[in-house]
Amino acid sequence: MKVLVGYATAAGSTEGIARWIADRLSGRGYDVVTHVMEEGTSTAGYDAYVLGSAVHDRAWLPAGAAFLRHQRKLLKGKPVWLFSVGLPGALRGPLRRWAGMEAATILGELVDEVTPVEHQLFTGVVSKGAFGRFGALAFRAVGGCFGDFRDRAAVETWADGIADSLDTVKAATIHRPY
Ligand SMILES: Cc1cc2nc3c(=O)[nH]c(=O)nc-3n(C[C@H](O)[C@H](O)[C@H](O)COP(=O)(O)O)c2cc1C
Repeated sequence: MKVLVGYATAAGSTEGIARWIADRLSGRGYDVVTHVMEEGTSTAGYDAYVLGSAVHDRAWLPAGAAFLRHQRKLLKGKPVWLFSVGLPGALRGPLRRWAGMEAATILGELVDEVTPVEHQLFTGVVSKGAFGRFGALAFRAVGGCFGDFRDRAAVETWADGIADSLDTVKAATIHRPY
């Protein structure tokens, strides 16, 4: 089975997560292509899709959202997993919980285009430089921390769940009597 792992990134951490997912799926025997989601990226010829974007202002990056919009006919009826990469893990206490709840907001903007099997929100690299001087000060003031918060084990566990589901689809296809 052929799987497309697509990503939209501003600063690179989402690409890293996409590659971890791709490596895990490859390790489970899937034929995986990892590619940036942009105009011209073909979605034809795949059996399943794992698509993810960095989050800015509680939404996918425009390139990722546009990709889903343009490809929705092709994605219809195919198994699609979505992931978003934001900053909940860089916050503490109630703010972290509040930021974690943005998953529903992010997904709400995307479900017109696809009905994913699952949507997962990860935390990426949160860097001071990306926020600008005022934004960085405000972020620190609410207890935010800068750094690489990517949790490879959590990403791989999620990818394993995807592989488990695909294994089931594969087995059902192979054993279909006609
Ligand atoms: C301008 C800007 C806006 C952001 N807005 C959000 C947001 O609304 N929610 C969130 O969880 N993370 C937000 N982030 C954090 C990024 O999503 C996070 O740093 C992510 O790892 C970036 O992924 P990338 O390295 O692939 O670009 C924002 C970052 C920037 C620079």
